This record gives sequence, structure tokens and C-alpha cells, in this order.
Amino acid sequence: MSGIEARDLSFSYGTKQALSAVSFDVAAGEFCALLGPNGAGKSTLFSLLTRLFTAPQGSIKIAGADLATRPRAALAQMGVVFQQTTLDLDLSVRRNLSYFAALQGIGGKDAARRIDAALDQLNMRERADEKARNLNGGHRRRAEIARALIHDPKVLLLDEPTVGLDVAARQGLVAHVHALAEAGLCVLWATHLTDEVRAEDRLIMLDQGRILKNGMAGDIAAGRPLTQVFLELTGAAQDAGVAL
Ligand SMILES: Nc1ncnc2c1ncn2[C@@H]1O[C@H](COP(=O)(O)OP(=O)(O)OP(=O)(O)O)[C@@H](O)[C@H]1O
Repeated sequence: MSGIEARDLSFSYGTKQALSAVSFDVAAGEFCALLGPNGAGKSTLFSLLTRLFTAPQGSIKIAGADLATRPRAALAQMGVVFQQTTLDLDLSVRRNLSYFAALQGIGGKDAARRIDAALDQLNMRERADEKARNLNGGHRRRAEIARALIHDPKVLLLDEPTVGLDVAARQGLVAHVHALAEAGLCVLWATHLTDEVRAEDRLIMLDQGRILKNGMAGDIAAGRPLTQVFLELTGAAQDAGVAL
């Protein structure tokens, strides 16, 4: 399998159980929304998938490579966009990308070709020579996604990448990343916003460290507004004192 295979993942912070027996697959060419309210366990799951934390039990395969026993091979197939921006704001977009390429052992003409290709995929080539500081939030995010694609990964992980963006920039980013999945990439997109999920996406609904639903978003919504289904299933509306 060329995407993500996660089996029986659990994780605790001391006595606080953040994930319980989480298993799922995301295939190549799939856009999978990982939807969960605050505290659901999305960031913890990302930390396990990116090997920031070691899973005490269960297993993770990235493009067929086991993260525990073949970490280099697994991480080489992974592009990651973290919740907090990690661009150097004083450098141009191109320079940010070329530093990342150098870290991956990619240089010279090969790096230049890959950087142009990645920027084209995000429609960012025209901005290549602008300082990251001068870009708006949406363009900074697109530059970060381009950077995550330079080494040509098979899997792209994004942890709530639209936080702080206005509606137009959010929609633009969602559309760009869907296009990447349509081109064959396996995408895992963590969010707590139901309007970022399309009916044809895979949807994994996470709450209190457990998977509540895993299937096609349209099937899970079953003709009802996804927001309402999500609020009912997670009990979030009740917690917030909102009548549905
Ligand atoms: N360092 C930590 N120490 C103790 N508990 C933690 C720690 N980090 C997270 N938790 C708890 O683990 C659970 C899962 O948190 P996590 O950050 O993974 O959720 P999340 O879905 O990413 O939430 P958000 O959308 O708010 O970022 C929560 O109950 C959280 O309070």
C-alpha cells in the first residue's frame, strides 16, 4: 500500500489517555480529513505519524515502510506541514525551499527543477523571489506545502493548516490540496472545521482519542449537514450549551 496504514495506536500523557486503539488506512490518491473537536487527539496522532513521539503500541506504515523498523524509508516518503508556520520570514520563498532541499541532500539543478515544480503545483512560482514576511497567510501556507513536496513524498500530512486564514484563503488552500490528492498523493488533513470536508473525501471522525466514524464523508453525512452530524456524534454542541 502506498499511503498510510495505522494499526492499534494508543498514547497517554501520564494518566491522560489521548489515543485509544486507533486504526485506519489512507490510500494513494485519497484526501482524508481527520476531523475532531479540540482535544480529540489529532495533534497526538500527528506526533506519532511523524515520529515526534514513539507509539508504545501498534504500528504505522508509510508507503509500505514500517516507521519503527525502517524510519528513514518511511520518513523519506512523508511531507509534513505543521500547525505553526516554520518559514524563515526574512528569506525569500525560493531560499526557504532551497534550504529545505539542501537538508534533504538535494542540490544544484535538481533542486532548482524540483523547487520550480513544487511552486507550480501550488501556483506560487510568481512569488518565488518575495520575502516570506511580505506574503499573506494563505500564500505562506502554500509556500510551506510546496516545501513539503520537494523530495517528492507519497504521503502529505497537514495539521490544521488553515488556522488563522480568512475564508477565501482557506477555500483556496483546500482546493489546492485536493488537486494534489487527485494527482495521486495520499493526504491526511487534520481540521476541526466541517466546511473543509467534501462529500467524496475519506472522513475519519476522532473524539476523545477514539475513531467515531471512518468512511466517505457523503455516506457519513447521509444527506444531512455534516456540521450537525459532527456536533451530534461528538456531543460538542451539548458541551457548549447549543441546542441543535
Ligand atoms: N503535553 C500534554 N500533557 C498532558 N495532556 C496532554 C498533552 N498534550 C495533549 N494533552 C491532552 O491529550 C488530549 C489530546 O490532545 P491533542 O492536542 O492531541 O488534541 P487535538 O485534537 O490536536 O486538539 P486541538 O484541536 O485543540 O489542537 C487532550 O485531552 C489534551 O488535553
